Amino acid sequence: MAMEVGFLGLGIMGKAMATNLLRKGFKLTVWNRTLSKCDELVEIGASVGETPAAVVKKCKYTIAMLSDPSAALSVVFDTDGVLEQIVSGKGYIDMSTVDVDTSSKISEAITSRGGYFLEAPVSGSKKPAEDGQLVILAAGEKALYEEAIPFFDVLGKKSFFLGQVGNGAKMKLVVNMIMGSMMNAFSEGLVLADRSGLDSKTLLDVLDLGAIANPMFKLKGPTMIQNNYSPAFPLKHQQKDMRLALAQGDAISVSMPVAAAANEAFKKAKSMGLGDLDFSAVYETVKHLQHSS
Ligand SMILES: NC(=O)C1=CN([C@@H]2O[C@H](COP(=O)(O)OP(=O)(O)OC[C@H]3O[C@@H](n4cnc5c(N)ncnc54)[C@H](OP(=O)(O)O)[C@@H]3O)[C@@H](O)[C@H]2O)C=CC1
Ligand SMILES: O=CC(=O)O
Repeated sequence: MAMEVGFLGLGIMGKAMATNLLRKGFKLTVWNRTLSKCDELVEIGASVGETPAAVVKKCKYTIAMLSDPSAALSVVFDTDGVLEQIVSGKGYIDMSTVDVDTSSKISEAITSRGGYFLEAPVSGSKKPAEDGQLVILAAGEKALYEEAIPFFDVLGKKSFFLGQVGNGAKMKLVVNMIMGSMMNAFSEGLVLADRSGLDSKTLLDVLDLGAIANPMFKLKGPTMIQNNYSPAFPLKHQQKDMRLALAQGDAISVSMPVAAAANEAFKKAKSMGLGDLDFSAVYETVKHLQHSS
């Protein structure tokens, strides 16, 4: 009989990941705060749990993919939350991007009730999630990591076990801090080229042939120059990652002036109402700064 797995959070990432698990034959029980988002998964064979607690009660393993620290904490600690049904032998795998403190609080609560905890944030966006090509940055209970490999094999192209709880969160925030800074440098370059009378498409071709070619510029460049910001990675989540990465640096006195400036640009973009668009919409903020100067 196929193993029953729980899945909490069916946003852009969670929906794609849960769909892949279902298609690969796992029996899935899903929950989402906005319950109607479960319907599409039910159509392809999922069951619905009315609450996170109901999902955990039914499943030996439960995976979560939630927006931010407050969502991750709420789903575990609130009434009808994960913690109410965690008992010895159950595993909880949180794949959301959060900070070390959040992950540690969840880990302590789960393990104090005899459960197993693994943090497993991912690198890769909507398309890699749909294609099962994520990079998984796991840390926590090694035994649970090994038991979770069949899930990770479906969801990702590579998984890393990074040791104690917190190391997955830290690695993910380092990666996304670099990504957010790169997106800002890229946006400034696109504006500089345009204002200098250069063709944006030619700039993309030049970049793609040189030493700083990368999949992100290649994927996002063409849509950015068409002002298309259909969300793959929502800007509000990228700003959350910059904020959490800066706090990670703050705690150990690592100075990051480039990341701090990038964070300001993402904050500005949020204040312009762009938070639900793709993070590449920070380009609009860079353009706007030129207009207002
Ligand atoms: N999109 C991407 O490219 C990537 C995202 N990530 C990370 O993955 C996580 C999910 O991202 P993504 O799927 O894009 O985000 P979405 O905004 O599309 O989905 C967020 C999910 O969190 C749920 N949620 C939000 N607040 C709460 C709450 N208080 N209680 C319960 N559930 C809540 C939402 O429920 P509801 O439907 O009810 O709003 C939804 O299911 C984030 O941590 C993000 O940083 C990591 C790699 C790539
Ligand atoms: O967290 C976002 C990503 O693209 O990875």
